[in-house]
Order: sequence, then structure tokens, then C-alpha cells
Amino acid sequence: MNAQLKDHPVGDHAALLERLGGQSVVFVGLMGAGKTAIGRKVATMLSLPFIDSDHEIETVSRMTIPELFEHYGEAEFRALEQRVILRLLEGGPQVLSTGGGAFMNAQTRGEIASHGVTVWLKAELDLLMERVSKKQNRPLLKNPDPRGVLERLMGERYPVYATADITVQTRDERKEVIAAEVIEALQRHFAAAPPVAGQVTP
Ligand SMILES: Nc1ncnc2c1ncn2[C@@H]1O[C@H](COP(=O)(O)OP(=O)(O)O)[C@@H](O)[C@H]1O
Ligand SMILES: O=C(O)C1=C[C@@H](OP(=O)(O)O)[C@@H](O)[C@H](O)C1
Ligand SMILES: [Mg+2]
Repeated sequence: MNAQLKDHPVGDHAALLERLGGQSVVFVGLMGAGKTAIGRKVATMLSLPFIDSDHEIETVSRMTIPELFEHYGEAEFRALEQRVILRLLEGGPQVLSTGGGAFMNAQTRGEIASHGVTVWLKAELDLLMERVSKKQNRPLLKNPDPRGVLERLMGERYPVYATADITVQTRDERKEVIAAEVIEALQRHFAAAPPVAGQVTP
């Protein structure tokens, strides 16, 4: 491990946490971008709770995501996803990683905007393909042409993901490095934005 990361695993994030207040850091982006993996690392580095909306959906439904799609269909999954995320957003400060389709729901986007700061983990198609190929747990990619599906979703979703507060380009680099870049981007975001009215600043 890089000496700086090893010696300063948490760093001084007091100012960032103060500016975050009760908001959530919300990860959005396509399947395989690393929302779950990087979100968990960022939470550890900031000493915040971590929650993944897919994991929570699986807990409350007592079914896996593929089972939910299979037995109830995508529309029901989306309705449950919306309800779960709206509830989870009440629980900040925390890091919340969403499933790739969640941010496409306008009401969910609105609630995320009022309860959190959004981080779009943006990735190239080849990297996404390499990562999603390792697991067969994404129903939308159970398709003869998963690459074509991801390409189509990029076209549909990237303009919406682009409305996130922060974009971090992810790549073939260690998770710790990408997570540290997310934290730097959050620090820059809060340094550039005026404090929310009524919020006490140091
Ligand atoms: N920076 C990284 N380096 C190596 N593997 C990664 C990195 N980011 C994510 N991964 C791996 O890629 C796969 C997909 O990541 P995941 O966090 O599940 O993505 P998402 O939640 O966006 O679909 C997982 O196996 C994860 O461990
Ligand atoms: O992009 C999507 O529509 C989906 C992404 C998945 O989560 P990840 O983005 O964490 O893989 C999961 O919510 C479901 O399979 C649908
Ligand atoms: Mg995930």
C-alpha cells in the first residue's frame, strides 16, 4: 500500500463532515462502475455508515435482485427501489450506493438532491464489461448481447448521471486510490459551494 494512504487512512475530514451535516453521499452510475465497492471504502475512510440500496432491497424482500426481477418483474423492483431509497435518505449522514437504475427515477432524483450530494462514478465501456462479466447477478445483463445493453444504457443514462453534483472518472486503478479521489472531489465541491443557510461553519 502507498505510504501516504497507509499512514493516513482516515485523514482530517472534520471540515468535510461538518459541511455534509445530515446529508448522504450518494453514488450513482452504471452497473460495474464500482458504486458498491468504492462507496464502502469512502464510508470507511470518512468513518460514516455505509448502505447499499440493492442490499437493503434484498434484506426487506428476503429475495435476491435476480429473484425479484424474475418473480415480480422490473416495474415492481423499481417501485420497491424508490421506496427503499426514500426511506434510507432520512438516515444521513451516511454513504449510500444506489443501483444503476435508481437515479433514472425523477422523484428519487429529487429526494436525493434535497438529502445528499451525488457522486457519479463514470467508467469506460470496456472496464464496465470486464467487471460485470465476473458475476451473473445483474438481470438486465442476462442477455445475448450484454455489451450492447450497456452501450444502450450509456446513451440513455449518461445525460441523467451527468446532473450529479460531482463526477469522478474511475479506471483500472486500486479502489483506495479511486476512493481517495472521491473524497478530494467532495472537498473541492464543498469548498466551491457556499454553506447552506443556517449551517454553522468553523
Ligand atoms: N477500482 C477497482 N479496482 C478493482 N476492482 C474494482 C474496482 N472498483 C470496483 N471493482 C470491482 O468491480 C466489480 C463491480 O463493482 P461494484 O462495486 O459491484 O459496482 P456497481 O455497484 O457500480 O455495480 C466488483 O467485483 C468490485 O469489487
Ligand atoms: O442498472 C440497473 O438498472 C441495475 C443495477 C444493479 O445495481 P448495480 O448498479 O449496483 O450493479 C441492480 O440495481 C439491478 O440489477 C438493476
Ligand atoms: Mg452495486
